[in-house]
Amino acid sequence: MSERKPQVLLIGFGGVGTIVSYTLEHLGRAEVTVVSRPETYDSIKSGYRIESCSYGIIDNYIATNVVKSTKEGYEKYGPFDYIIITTKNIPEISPVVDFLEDCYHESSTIVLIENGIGIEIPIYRKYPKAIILSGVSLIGTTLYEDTVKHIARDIIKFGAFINYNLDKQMQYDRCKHFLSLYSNDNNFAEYEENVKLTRWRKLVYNTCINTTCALTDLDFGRMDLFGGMESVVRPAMKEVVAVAKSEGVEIEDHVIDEMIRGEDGVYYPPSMLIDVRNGNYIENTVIISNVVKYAKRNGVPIPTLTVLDNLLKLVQLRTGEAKGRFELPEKRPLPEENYQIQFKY
Ligand SMILES: NC(=O)C1=CN([C@@H]2O[C@H](COP(=O)(O)OP(=O)(O)OC[C@H]3O[C@@H](n4cnc5c(N)ncnc54)[C@H](OP(=O)(O)O)[C@@H]3O)[C@@H](O)[C@H]2O)C=CC1
Ligand SMILES: CC(C)(CO)C(=O)C(=O)O
Repeated sequence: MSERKPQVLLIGFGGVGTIVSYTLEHLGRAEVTVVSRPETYDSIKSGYRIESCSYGIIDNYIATNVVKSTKEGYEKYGPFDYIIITTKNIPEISPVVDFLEDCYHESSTIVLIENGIGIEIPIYRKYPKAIILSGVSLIGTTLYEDTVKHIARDIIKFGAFINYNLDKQMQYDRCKHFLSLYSNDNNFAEYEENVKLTRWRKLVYNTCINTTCALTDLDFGRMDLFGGMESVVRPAMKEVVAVAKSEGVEIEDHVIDEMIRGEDGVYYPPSMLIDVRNGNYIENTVIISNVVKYAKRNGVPIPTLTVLDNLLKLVQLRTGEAKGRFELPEKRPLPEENYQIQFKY
């Protein structure tokens, strides 16, 4: 009798999610059940084309199971060994913790392969016995309709967001097991126990470059050539390093230059810029507002990050209005009316 393969539920079958799912399935190491939205069910079920710098061309990748909701996934194929979340993390619009409502089981390990800081906290608040793994990925991959273009190798660090209610070693072991399913000759997947360091290091990039590119509608290369790297990005990066330090995380000086020169030779659009260009919500809360929150709490001056954060909050509201999240009165309210935006969701 063949051994039962680890069962994985994956929520967020976009640029990163498709590569994660294919990575786990193509060597037969796990079986993935993908949760689609009702409107994307048919295309996910018919398969995506993957054009990958690491795995080559896969004409039609179809995950083992595709379901229209987490509830359907759980009822048909659960409980899952791993629940992987690779959506954009936008707590004010669709909190990640809500995805777990109908599919979480105490035997499941949650794997968050998303950018940002503080993303595990709402989950621990609701599920104090949960095991949550962190995946911090340096990859370049985008879903265009039903084709995923994967242009930069998957360099990913996994570690456990330590849950102090549980045995530490058990969490490390779970992480190492997941790594053994994920790691192969075509990616560079590593175990990194210091999740805080990995996440803050990545923020040196995301908090400064994603945000500046998104606000200026410039890709990384253009933003550099036009002078933004020295005028905005470097000062912002120094502030992130200072906030990390106030959180007990030492980021070495060379990291800033490594991030600044990391995409030399290409005009790379970071994911937040792609979201703005597509009229989508952005991950400003977990990528910058949470950093600003920690800075305020710890008394770290962050003039550049404060401006970037405030501007991005305006961008998010602009998107919200365009998406019908609220409607403004036809006549502009006067200050004395104390008008408050009424959100529909
Ligand atoms: N792309 C990259 O190269 C990198 C991305 N990251 C991070 O990885 C994470 C994922 O990014 P990325 O793959 O680019 O994002 P994408 O927008 O490409 O993919 C997210 C997917 O999640 C789906 N989704 C959202 N909500 C739900 C839901 N409720 N049910 C089912 N599906 C849902 C979206 O569907 P729909 O379109 O219908 O909303 C979309 O297909 C982010 O945190 C990002 O910052 C990190 C490193 C690099
Ligand atoms: C670092 C980078 C650009 C790719 O991994 C990223 O995290 C993003 O696009 O959000």
